[in-house]
Amino acid sequence: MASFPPLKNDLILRAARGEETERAPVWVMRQAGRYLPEFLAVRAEHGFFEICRTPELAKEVTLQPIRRYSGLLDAAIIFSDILVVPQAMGMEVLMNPGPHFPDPLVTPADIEKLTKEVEVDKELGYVYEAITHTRKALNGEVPLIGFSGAPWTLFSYMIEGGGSKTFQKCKSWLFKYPEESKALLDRIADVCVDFLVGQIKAGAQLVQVFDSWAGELAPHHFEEFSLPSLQRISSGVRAKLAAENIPAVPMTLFPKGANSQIALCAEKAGYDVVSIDWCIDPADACRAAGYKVALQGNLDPNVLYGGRDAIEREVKRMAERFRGGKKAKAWIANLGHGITPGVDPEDMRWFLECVHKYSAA
Ligand SMILES: Cc1c2[nH]c(c1CCC(=O)O)Cc1[nH]c(c(CCC(=O)O)c1C)Cc1[nH]c(c(CCC(=O)O)c1C)Cc1[nH]c(c(C)c1CCC(=O)O)C2
Repeated sequence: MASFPPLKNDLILRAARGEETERAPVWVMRQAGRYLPEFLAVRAEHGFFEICRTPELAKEVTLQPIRRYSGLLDAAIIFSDILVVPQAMGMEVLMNPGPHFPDPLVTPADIEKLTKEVEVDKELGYVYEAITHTRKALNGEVPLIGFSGAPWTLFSYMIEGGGSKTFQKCKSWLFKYPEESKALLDRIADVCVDFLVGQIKAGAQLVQVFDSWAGELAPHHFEEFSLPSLQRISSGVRAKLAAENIPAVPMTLFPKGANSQIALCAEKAGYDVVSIDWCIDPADACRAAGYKVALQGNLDPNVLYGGRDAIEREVKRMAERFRGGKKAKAWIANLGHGITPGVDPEDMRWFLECVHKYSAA
């Protein structure tokens, strides 16, 4: 493994391990992205996946929010996308402007079209390079987060061929072809395991698994189809790291929308942190998680459109709900989903400042 500059801010790592911290560490999902003029300037010159595949550009856009909000953010997240995994498995993915798969999986016979033995380190080596390069450039300011999509969420994109409102195609698979679906979910999970281990070896100090469509499943379907592949990832990553004598890093699960499943995730999924959206009150999430995991979240991203007073009021409330009463084991402040393109970067700054102010223990 490469050697890196010493870390100057380990707040998020301590919180992720469940330690109480002097204030809540804070970062924002999609913090490197389209609300930043400096990102749009890079995007005007380069394609989306071109940025992902060019370590120098990926490093540049990863560092943009860290530079702009110097001293306010407690983590960087590597610029990439969850859909690099289907690409590595042999599928074509375009971004125009949302994700589009020209040749999605229609029936289980199409699984034949996927690469049989994915050479993950070769296919996704560009992400590892970007991580190593970025971690060096971060110079220890804040830890670097790596990530992957969750198998169920990736499965849905691979079958729907893009975003979906109804999830009709991928859900028909679950009900019509449950065994083939589970086999494919396991296959995606195995690629995710190698990919996350590779990112950790390359320098990622925490990893997050995005199950963006977890909330589309009925509770018993989540338990049957998504949870086993999430467990396969957490146990697989830990086992591979242990086998190579590489220290474990904290793992975060974001089961977006699956708010009735927080207890199950805290107890059985095998992650250190569970990230929650805004549709559950933090106090209820803390109760459900039962002190087993740290929690991350959960401001409604649209609050960032409500002006300074609303942002301050909502952050103050969120901090009270995470830290008062039967509080979280530990709390990492974030939005409940990604920041959206129309947010004024100065309102994002105000959000970060309010977290610093109101989350002090
Ligand atoms: C579902 C999902 C995707 N990608 C991702 C998820 C999981 C999180 C979530 O639920 O939002 C994860 C993701 N995508 C991106 C990151 C980079 C790191 C970060 O700043 O958080 C991360 C962590 C960059 C991106 N990924 C994408 C952009 C915008 C594309 C552009 O620059 O034109 C960025 C900055 C494109 C993308 N990528 C995806 C969609 C649906 C879209 C289009 C809609 C959108 O823009 O949000 C798939």
